[in-house]
Amino acid sequence: MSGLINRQKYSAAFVASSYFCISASILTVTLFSGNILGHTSELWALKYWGPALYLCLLNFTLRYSLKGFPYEVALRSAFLGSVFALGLYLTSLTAAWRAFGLYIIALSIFHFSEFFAVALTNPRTLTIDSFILNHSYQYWLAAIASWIEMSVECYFFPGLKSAQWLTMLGVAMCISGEVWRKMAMFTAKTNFNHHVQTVKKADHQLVTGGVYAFCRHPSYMGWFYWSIGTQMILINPICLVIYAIVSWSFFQERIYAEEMFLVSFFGNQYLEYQKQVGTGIPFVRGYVPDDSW
Ligand SMILES: C[S@@+](CC[C@H](N)C(=O)[O-])C[C@H]1O[C@@H](n2cnc3c(N)ncnc32)[C@H](O)[C@@H]1O
Repeated sequence: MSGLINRQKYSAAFVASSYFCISASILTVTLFSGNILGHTSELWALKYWGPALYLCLLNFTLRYSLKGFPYEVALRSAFLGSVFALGLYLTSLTAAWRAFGLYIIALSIFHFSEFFAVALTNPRTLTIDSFILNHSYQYWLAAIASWIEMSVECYFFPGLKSAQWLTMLGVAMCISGEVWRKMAMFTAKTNFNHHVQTVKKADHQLVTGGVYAFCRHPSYMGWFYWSIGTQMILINPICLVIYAIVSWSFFQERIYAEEMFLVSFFGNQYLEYQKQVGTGIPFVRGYVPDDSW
């Protein structure tokens, strides 16, 4: 049984990483071909027909070579790889496009690495939802709001988007948040689940080591700073404040509910852990039994 799970885990991770990397590489090379070959070269139009040809070939390959779950994985991974390549290409344009390019690179890495990390650490729970591309409609509404703010400000206040140090600060926040979250997933392994568990599984153990020794909710902490970082990259002052408030209240509610179950699963062991380690998100206390707040 464990051999079968191991095989599935490596095959899903292999399909996902292959399609992500192949799409990212081919599209990066074709999109940059004009820059590499020079616009006088006869091949410069590769930038236009290269991606189109690649997407046709990809469509053909996917349609006839894979079916079911591997097909769904390959499709999403190829899409995220293409977004990554497009992001790289945009970084070679103006400051505002560079910021948008870095932002979509952060998104594509985040969604791809969520699937990849679950495939390697907790394959029993791996589904197509592990890409969390369909997290919630509010998630995509928030993303669209940030694109609108970016476009409006680019048009009316183009100078605002030229503070590149803010974009770089956002990149640093996204990288740190992403790394911290993935460290949590690799530390908690099968105890980590994208869905808050309401019933204790026989093999669910309390994790208090590694990044969990620094804070009780490292993956939420990572995601919290990552989401604010995306708005810092875009230099979106309005969405930055809204994202901070909305993410904070989302995680405060989620942590409260999650800890109610964790206390019921692990009792005193979890209460002791709570006394020693903070949640990781500013001003979020979590669930404290018999607390009057
Ligand atoms: C999306 S994971 C988030 C884990 C943790 N809140 C974090 O931010 O790293 C949610 C699942 O992790 C489990 N979980 C949370 N903290 C845990 C811990 N310290 N040890 C074991 N399982 C934990 C919960 O039971 C829940 O099913």
